[in-house]
Amino acid sequence: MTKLSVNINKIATLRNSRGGNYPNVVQVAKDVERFGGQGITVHPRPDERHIRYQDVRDLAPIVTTEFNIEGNPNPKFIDLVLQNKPTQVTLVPDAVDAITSNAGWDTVKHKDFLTEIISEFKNNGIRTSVFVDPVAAMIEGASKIGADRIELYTEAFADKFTISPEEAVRPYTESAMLAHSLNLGINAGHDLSLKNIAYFKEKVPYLLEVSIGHALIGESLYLGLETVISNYLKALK
Ligand SMILES: CC(=O)[C@@H](O)[C@H](O)COP(=O)(O)O
Ligand SMILES: NCC(=O)COP(=O)(O)O
Repeated sequence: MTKLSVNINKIATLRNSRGGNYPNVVQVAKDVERFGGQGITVHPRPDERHIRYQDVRDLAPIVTTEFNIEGNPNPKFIDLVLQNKPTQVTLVPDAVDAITSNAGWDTVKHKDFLTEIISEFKNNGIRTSVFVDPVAAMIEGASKIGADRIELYTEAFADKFTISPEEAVRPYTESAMLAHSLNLGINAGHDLSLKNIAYFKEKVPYLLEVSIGHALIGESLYLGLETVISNYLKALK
């Protein structure tokens, strides 16, 4: 079964735009789970442009499905994760000023750094996932650093999907096969949407989790959050 983890960063974006506490991030997380969402994902960035560190502390005790915290493992992020012990931490090599996540890890170049961090999270009972491009060497590197899972960075798939679905998905199908052979769990995310999710799910085997936020929240402006979550769940069956 492929779990749907809803990224609620953009709920926090809307909340922050007026300086108050509406929409309420905690209430939306509870509603996402009530609507059938199988996980909550947040990506607290150093500038706290959307999800704040306090949001993580508020969410940790109330998420009843799977709680996934994504981010670049600077010391403050590491402490936040260790203090709140989510189900999963996903390591993402974001530059501080990146408008959004825009690259997977070089798991070969950063082997020693990532190995140490992953070991610390695993020793604290936190499942570890590493954000990578669908490149064999990076997936092999993820296995060598001891990650439990990889998260396939799917922007390139989404970009090419409308032009050639077959070409767009091929690297991801191949990457999933390789990851599975290396006993790595397979997650995926970034720019997945109701337009492309069913095809991705059909063509990418062993897919354990997709984390979706930007498109899902945008689609919810038209269809409503409950309907959109239901549509994703149907596509992931
Ligand atoms: C890693 C990734 O692609 C997403 O987890 C990320 O959370 C998107 O971040 P923004 O919501 O800031 O675009
Ligand atoms: N890890 C991907 C994620 O959490 C959401 O990415 P997006 O759907 O906001 O592009």
